[in-house]
Parts: sequence; C-alpha cells; structure tokens
Amino acid sequence: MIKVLVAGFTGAMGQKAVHMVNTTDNFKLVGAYAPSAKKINRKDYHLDDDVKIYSSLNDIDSDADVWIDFTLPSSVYENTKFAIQHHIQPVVGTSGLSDDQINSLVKLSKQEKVGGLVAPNFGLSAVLLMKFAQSAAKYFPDAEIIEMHHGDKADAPSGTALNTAKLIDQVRPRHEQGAKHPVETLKNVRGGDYHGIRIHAVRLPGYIAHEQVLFGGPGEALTIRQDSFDRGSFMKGVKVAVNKVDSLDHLIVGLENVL
Ligand SMILES: NC(=O)C1=CN([C@@H]2O[C@H](COP(=O)(O)OP(=O)(O)OC[C@H]3O[C@@H](n4cnc5c(N)ncnc54)[C@H](OP(=O)(O)O)[C@@H]3O)[C@@H](O)[C@H]2O)C=CC1
Ligand SMILES: O=C(O)C1=N[C@H](C(=O)O)C[C@H](O)C1
Repeated sequence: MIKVLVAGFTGAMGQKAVHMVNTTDNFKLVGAYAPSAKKINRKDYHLDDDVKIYSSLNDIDSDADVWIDFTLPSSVYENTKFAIQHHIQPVVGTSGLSDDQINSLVKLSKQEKVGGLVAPNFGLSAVLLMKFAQSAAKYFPDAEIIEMHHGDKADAPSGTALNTAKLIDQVRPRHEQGAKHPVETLKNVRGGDYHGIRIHAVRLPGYIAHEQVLFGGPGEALTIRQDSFDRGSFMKGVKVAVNKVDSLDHLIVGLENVL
C-alpha cells in the first residue's frame, strides 16, 4: 500500500487527485493539505475520517510515502523542499518552478536520497506534443507557441509551453527568427520571448488546457496541437508517477522518464 498526501486538495486538480487515490486499490490517502483546510467540511472534499487534514506546512507530521502537489507557483518550491526533507517522495504537477529552484531541489533530493518527479504536464497528449515538437525543431527552426487555458489560470506562460520552448531551443539550429527591425504598434503584441521563441498565452472560460506549436518553413508549415478536455486525463500520468517514484534515487523532471 502506498500512503499518499495531497497538497492543494481543495483545488480543481487536488480534487481529481483525491478521487484518483481513493479509487486506486494500492493507494491510501493519509493526508490532505490546503491553507483553507480548517474551514472545510471533509465530506465535501471526499476525505474519509482517518485522513489527517493540515492547513499549514509546518504542522504536517505525516507518515505518507508520496506527496502529490497541485498548489500554486508561489508555494510549490517550499512544499517540495519540505517533502524531500521529511522523506516523502514528491510527485509535483504545480507549474512555476524556476530552473534554479529545480536544480536546488534535485541537489537536496540527492543528498537526502529521496526519489521524486516534477512533470510540467501529466497528460499523454502533451508529453507527446513536446516530444514531437522537439523532433520537428531540428528541421523547422522557426517556431511559435500558442497555449490556451481556462480563465482562472493564474500563471502565464503555462509550464508546458515554457518547457516546450526549452526543448525546441535545445535542438534547433542557431539563427535569427522574425523581422530585423520589428515595429509594434500595440505593446507585447508578439507575445513572450524565450530565446527568440514567441509564446502566446490565451485565457478564456470554457477552455481547460491546450497547446499548439506552429513551425514555418519556406513554402510550408507544420502545426502540432494537443487538447486536454477533462482534468481527469492528467490522473493516468499521476498514477504512474506515484507507482514509480519509489524506484527513483533522486528528483527528476518529465513524465516521459517513467513511462
Ligand atoms: N502538471 C500537470 O499536468 C498539471 C498541472 N497543473 C498545475 O497545478 C496547479 C494547481 O492547479 P489548479 O488545481 O487548477 O488550481 P486551483 O486554484 O484550483 O487549486 C490551488 C490549490 O492550491 C492551494 N493553495 C493555495 N495557496 C497555497 C499555499 N500557500 N500553500 C499550499 N497550497 C496552497 C489551494 O488551497 P485553498 O483552497 O486553501 O486556497 C488549492 O487547493 C497549477 O500550478 C497548475 O498549473 C494543472 C493541471 C495539470
Ligand atoms: O493550470 C492548468 O490548468 C494547467 N497547468 C499546467 C501548465 O501550466 O502547463 C499543465 C496543463 O497545461 C494544465
């Protein structure tokens, strides 16, 4: 039996994670953490009577094996650090960890000998999109990314879009992209700039999580697109990660490494 704590259990993804853990035979929900935890009725959030509820990081005294994190970009670093320091293996979906923060968490996980996984996206369609985009960038170095998310998404760009840009940047031949003397008559109209790769973030009600990578070449173009229509689709990946994390000897990044 794998004992699990869900951080961010009151949120949209946290509730999907609680449901996934509650309905998986070899998982047992033992802890649930969210700042508003004191104000909630546990039944409304599908927490059995034996699940320990925490409203503050420093109060957590859990014997969980795995820490699932779907919280906020502003809390994910401290949460993951706490989990590693307490030998709870982190499975992190929360976006917003910087490269420096990831490097420091990897270092800590090696010192503490704790396995863990950070996944910019737990959806198979997005994992494949990133892989295909990296392959295409060798042949189509001119690329732009459009990510589309629900109106409540706080951070931009999405972790997935930023990771896609990094993967493209790692392999595409060095060159200049776009006009030599650009003129913008509307501020920021060309989107965010990651090493010359433009990222455009759309936020609209009705959307969940979607991404398009557009490649252009002389006389032709290639578009790769993925759509997550239901948050439940991320849970297959989370389940794989929870099952596999014990076999890792330190924190790694990317679901593709455990599939
Ligand atoms: N990797 C992936 O595949 C996916 C990643 N995500 C990412 O997961 C994260 C959560 O998304 P979503 O569920 O939609 O967000 P929600 O806003 O619905 O949920 C956020 C959760 O974080 C909790 N929280 C708020 N402040 C803190 C804090 N200081 N410390 C700990 N927890 C806190 C909230 O608790 P309270 O109710 O008490 O405020 C709530 O439970 C985002 O970063 C999103 O990008 C989302 C989908 C897929
Ligand atoms: O906030 C979301 O919803 C999502 N966040 C992740 C991200 O920032 O990439 C993953 C997915 O896009 C859904």
